Amino acid sequence: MAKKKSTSKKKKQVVKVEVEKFQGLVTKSTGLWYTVIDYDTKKSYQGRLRGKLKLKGMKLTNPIAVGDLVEYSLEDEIENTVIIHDILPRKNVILRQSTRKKYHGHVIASNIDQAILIATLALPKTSLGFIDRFLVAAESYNVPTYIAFNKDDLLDEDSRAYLDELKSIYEPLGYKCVRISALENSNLDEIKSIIQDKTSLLVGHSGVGKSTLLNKLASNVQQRTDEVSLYAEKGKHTTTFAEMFELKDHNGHLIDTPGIKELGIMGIEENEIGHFFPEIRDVMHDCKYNNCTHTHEPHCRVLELVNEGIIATSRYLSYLSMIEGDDNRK
Ligand SMILES: Nc1nc2c(ncn2[C@@H]2O[C@H](COP(=O)(O)OP(=O)(O)OP(=O)(O)O)[C@@H](O)[C@H]2O)c(=O)[nH]1
Ligand SMILES: [Zn+2]
Repeated sequence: MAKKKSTSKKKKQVVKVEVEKFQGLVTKSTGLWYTVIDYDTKKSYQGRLRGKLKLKGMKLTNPIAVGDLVEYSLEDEIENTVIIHDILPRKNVILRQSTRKKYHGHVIASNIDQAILIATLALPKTSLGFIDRFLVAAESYNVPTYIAFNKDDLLDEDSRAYLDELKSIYEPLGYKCVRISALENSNLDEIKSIIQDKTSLLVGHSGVGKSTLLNKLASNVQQRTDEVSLYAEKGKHTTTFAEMFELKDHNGHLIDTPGIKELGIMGIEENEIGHFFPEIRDVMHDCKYNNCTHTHEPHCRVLELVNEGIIATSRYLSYLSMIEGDDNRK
């Protein structure tokens, strides 16, 4: 388990000769403090990071994220505090660009089995650009994603017909869509079956109904609603705390995230973006040029399929907006 790397620490810790290390799961992160649940005993601790973790690659605003498996040692057994020494290798991460620091990434969560993207056509309306950006981030780590269109109770017939159209775009690409009303408890059975035995990430804009849905799915986390809505009213998007909840009724975990306003894509090169659009990935080898950007080149299979209406225009526009490197606001 623990690697031999305690020699450098001996200089600082003269008294403690040997530090016993344990493994745990990070279920909450405030940026300074982390809730760590021990892997074996399931005991909960408040952890902080000793020194700086050196992470390869891009700069991150949060070195440790919800979902991380960490190696820790006990600091104060009475106060239940621990020191986090290291992160175990991550299976995946969902990253977005930091809104505070340019060129920094922010890890929304790590080690997830799937994501449930909550969108809505009611207020605050989710743009297709936002949906597509999230799907690209998830594709880049092979994270299966479901799209839950919430607030169905507020929609008129035209909007529902439009949702059927969206479903016909996204489902063939592998993104199952479900229409729900978290408030009225409608159609939640499908979501309940999806989250069974899995660690699922709940994401979406602020106000789409993530907390409302969480409370319906997890009877054991009722108290969270007030906390979250009070927080949201005070001022949204100022901080980014995600939290993982154990779903006692469904034997899984849900990670709730505060609303994401914009989703800047991080860590994906411009010429890789097409690989994370399944409909582009599937046909790009039929383009005449193997470095085709699918924007203007002759004999581009992607452009042909866009013109034939087989690749959805909205998806192609999202692709263009992403390779141009602008943000997701129109
Ligand atoms: N009509 C209707 N309202 C809903 C539905 N789901 C949520 N709402 C309402 O939408 C508002 C925002 O819901 P929240 O659950 O706080 O949204 P959130 O996504 O958690 O927002 P943040 O915590 O800020 O990220 C609340 O007033 C909810 O009652 C729904 O299915 N139908
Ligand atoms: Zn092409």
